[in-house]
Amino acid sequence: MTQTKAVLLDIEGTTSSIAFVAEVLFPYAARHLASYIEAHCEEVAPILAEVPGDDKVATLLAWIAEDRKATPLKTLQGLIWAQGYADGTLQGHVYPDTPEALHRWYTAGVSIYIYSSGSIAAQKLIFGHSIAGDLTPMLSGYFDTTTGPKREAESYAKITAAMGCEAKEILFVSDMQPEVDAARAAGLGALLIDRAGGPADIHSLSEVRL
Ligand SMILES: CSCCC(=O)C(=O)COP(=O)(O)O
Ligand SMILES: [Mg+2]
Repeated sequence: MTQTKAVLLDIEGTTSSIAFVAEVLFPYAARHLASYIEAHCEEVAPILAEVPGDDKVATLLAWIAEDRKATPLKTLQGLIWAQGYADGTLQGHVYPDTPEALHRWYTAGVSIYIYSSGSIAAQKLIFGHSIAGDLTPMLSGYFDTTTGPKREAESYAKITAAMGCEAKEILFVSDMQPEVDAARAAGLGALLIDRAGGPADIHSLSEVRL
């Protein structure tokens, strides 16, 4: 049997609750979007250039409302959330089994990576300012949609190459079946997680057996 050398984790619905993202993070970004863009117009100009339409704020608000996984939106959200984490308004949600599992794998010498639609900056924030403290020292690396969409096998092939191990040595965990299917198509091991207890491979990270 192949030894798992690395675990690759989704965030929303896997390490952290969907409600935190949908009911805390997204509304925070929507509330601060217009003022952030106004205050940082030069910095955000290249990001806004990738957003279609004349009314960029309206387009971005519509994307937030429909949970569009568009890279420019995700980049902006990460910048906006940084303010909230810095002033203590935001604290990253993680399920209790998340820090436990990270610690178990980390001490066993298994590398832990994140692959989320949230930007790499946003990933570092949610784990760096989590309700369980700073979890980033246990993380080996981060991937976001700049590597590719999470539902395409090619993205997992790129991640495998970047990690420098064989695909079968990586275990991906996600709450989205199309993401699990894409990872499996690229040769990774993959588990579907359902935090609500529905049909899935596992219901918490404590159930992962390497
Ligand atoms: C990095 S925390 C914010 C998560 C986010 O914006 C998102 O879209 C979550 O997508 P995931 O791929 O982690 O399900
Ligand atoms: Mg998810």
